[in-house]
Amino acid sequence: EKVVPHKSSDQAGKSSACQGCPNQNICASGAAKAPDPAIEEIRQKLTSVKHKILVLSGKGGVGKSTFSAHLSHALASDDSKEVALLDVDICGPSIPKIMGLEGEQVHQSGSGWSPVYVEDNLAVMSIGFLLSSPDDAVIWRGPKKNGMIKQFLRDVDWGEVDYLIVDTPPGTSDEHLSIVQYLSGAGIDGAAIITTPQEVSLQDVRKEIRFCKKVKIPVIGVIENMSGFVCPKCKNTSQIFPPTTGGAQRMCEELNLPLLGRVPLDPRIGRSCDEGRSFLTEVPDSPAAVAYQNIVQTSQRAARGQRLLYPVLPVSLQGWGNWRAAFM
Ligand SMILES: Nc1ncnc2c1ncn2[C@@H]1O[C@H](COP(=O)(O)OP(=O)(O)OP(=O)(O)O)[C@@H](O)[C@H]1O
Ligand code: SF4
Repeated sequence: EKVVPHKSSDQAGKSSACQGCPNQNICASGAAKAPDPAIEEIRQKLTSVKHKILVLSGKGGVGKSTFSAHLSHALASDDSKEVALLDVDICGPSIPKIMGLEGEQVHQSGSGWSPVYVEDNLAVMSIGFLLSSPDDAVIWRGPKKNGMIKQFLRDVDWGEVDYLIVDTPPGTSDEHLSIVQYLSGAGIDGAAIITTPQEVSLQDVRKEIRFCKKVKIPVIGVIENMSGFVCPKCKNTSQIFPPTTGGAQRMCEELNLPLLGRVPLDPRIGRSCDEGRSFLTEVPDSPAAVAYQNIVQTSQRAARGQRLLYPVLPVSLQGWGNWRAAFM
């Protein structure tokens, strides 16, 4: 495994903090600083991918995979766009089920792996395709997970793609650092961050935003999921997580980030996902489906430089600029 010197180059392997460390000679020689050749290989491989967008969340279970899947479906509803969805949630890959691809397997293609296609213009790759059963547990340490992420980024033959959506595990783990490191040559357009209205989720989102700042990934906006419940009978909205209503909005105002939209709770979303069907085509008129579509359409309008008709929040030009750049 690669040695990462924790001292400046002229001190590495020589300072008193290094005493007893078996890597001292490697660090002092500077060999540890040589960049991983995979970064350049990935850059070359992904020159055919126009936009790379990470979907992040501070907490698990807030709807990140559901959003990634529906963002992909919504983008692919435009036949002229090629969309790729990469699931790097190595320990809990839920994308195969949500996309109706359970039991599918990847095949070797000329120079790597070919993804699994949901539609002609929507390709998916997940570690779930490499497991013999969906119930198999992946219990891997960091280096093995990193190796798999490297392979996913370097070896999948996506072809010409407009959007690569990367569904990540919750929090800021080894996987995130690997993605950021390996995509440092290819570039990441930005990150969309999913939260629920609850304070516990918002707290973790703040950490996620700090992580993005630290590793210099533009935050393209925040999506508040499970934001109220629209009664299918009376159509009234009730807040499930009071008294934190408006928490995501306040946080976005404070941090000057776009709140891209709010998706209400709808039990039919869970059902559609469990059955591997797109909720957007199953119940297109529901408030949740409309909210998903608005998030995508708003960003596409912004990308085309048109006036935003339904911005959820007034934010700085820089904030919308990040979202716009990710979708142009
Ligand atoms: N707006 C919503 N209304 C109703 N159910 C939802 C909504 N969004 C997500 N869900 C359901 O919540 C559960 C968790 O969603 P999902 O798997 O997308 O979360 P996640 O953030 O990706 O979790 P993890 O990262 O831990 O895998 C799923 O059962 C999903 O169907
Ligand atoms: S020699 Fe060991 S302790 Fe010193 S910088 Fe390198 S890894 Fe760290």
